[in-house]
Amino acid sequence: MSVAVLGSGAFGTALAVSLAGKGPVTLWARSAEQAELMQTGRENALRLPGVRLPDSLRVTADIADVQACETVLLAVPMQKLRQALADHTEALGRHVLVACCKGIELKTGMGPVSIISEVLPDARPALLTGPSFAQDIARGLPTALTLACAEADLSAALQEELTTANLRLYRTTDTIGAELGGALKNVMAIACGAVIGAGLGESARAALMTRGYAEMQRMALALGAQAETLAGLSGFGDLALTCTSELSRNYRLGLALGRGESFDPSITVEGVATAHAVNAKALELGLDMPITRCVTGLVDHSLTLNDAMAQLLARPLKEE
Ligand SMILES: NC(=O)C1=CN([C@@H]2O[C@H](COP(=O)(O)OP(=O)(O)OC[C@H]3O[C@@H](n4cnc5c(N)ncnc54)[C@H](O)[C@@H]3O)[C@@H](O)[C@H]2O)C=CC1
Ligand SMILES: O=C(CO)COP(=O)(O)O
Repeated sequence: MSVAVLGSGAFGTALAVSLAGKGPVTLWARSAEQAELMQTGRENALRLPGVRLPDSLRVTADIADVQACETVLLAVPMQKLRQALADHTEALGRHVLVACCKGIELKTGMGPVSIISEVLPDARPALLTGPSFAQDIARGLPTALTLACAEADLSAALQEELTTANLRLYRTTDTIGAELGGALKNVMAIACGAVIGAGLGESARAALMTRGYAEMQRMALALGAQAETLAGLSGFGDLALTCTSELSRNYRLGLALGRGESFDPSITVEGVATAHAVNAKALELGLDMPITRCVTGLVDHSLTLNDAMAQLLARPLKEE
């Protein structure tokens, strides 16, 4: 099968670099100027500087080059996915579409797989998610991810197609669990960054990660996910990575909030919109999601970190 990656940010470029080790890959950029710069300069200087683009990777701004491939990886920010699909209904309408974004759409509460199905009902959706920084994948460091697809045969075929020398994929048919693990861990990473940024200590972070995981499970199970999926790479695995590394933009936003510093609004931080979307969904379903609620208040500056901590510590005592 032939592969294209739509979206030439850090993650799309890294995935394209990794896949180019197996054969020809097309990387599509929105801007013709950017595509030309990358194609001739053999580097994505804007989003992934210092990584040489292999010769088998072709950068283009012509959507016909994407249409010519059978499998398309969608590496755009979550809140931009619907528009990216709507812009290219003709080119993508019957393809195997693998969403690589992590989050929940703010205005609908939907995840990437459901959005693909809604916008392009004849496409075959899948999701690639799990613990991995673009820089690590691009450097060929060992990485393991989850490939989720409701069609079991397609899931197995994609697992073969998208596994590379250093990027090992595990498969599941539980797309809901995989979507929610990847979305919710970003909210918890903001919380963890905030407590570390404010100097509240590693014990506080461990408590937040653990209770945050309980919150992730609560919502995921209520929405029909399988508990094992949350315990896998796309849930626990990505929570562990994102809540502990300054390579994570969500964690870094949290650090800035905890330190009272500003943060560049042009940086993709999926957990902000997702916190609001999840908070709204929790209210709708009557689910107790106290950490998510606090993160929502922190990111829109309606709650201070001191008040958030006071709220969490004053909750009624209960069984674990
Ligand atoms: N950077 C990383 O280490 C990882 C990122 N991800 C996920 O990948 C997704 C993308 O993140 P990054 O690549 O890091 O973000 P980024 O900010 O580096 O790049 C986003 C790219 O999307 C493009 N874009 C935005 N709207 C578009 C549209 N309508 N049509 C086509 N292209 C559009 C932008 O031009 C930009 O090139 C996010 O959901 C993120 O959670 C997942 C794992 C690792
Ligand atoms: O999803 C990621 C790691 O798995 C990347 O995290 P950030 O989006 O927080 O940078």
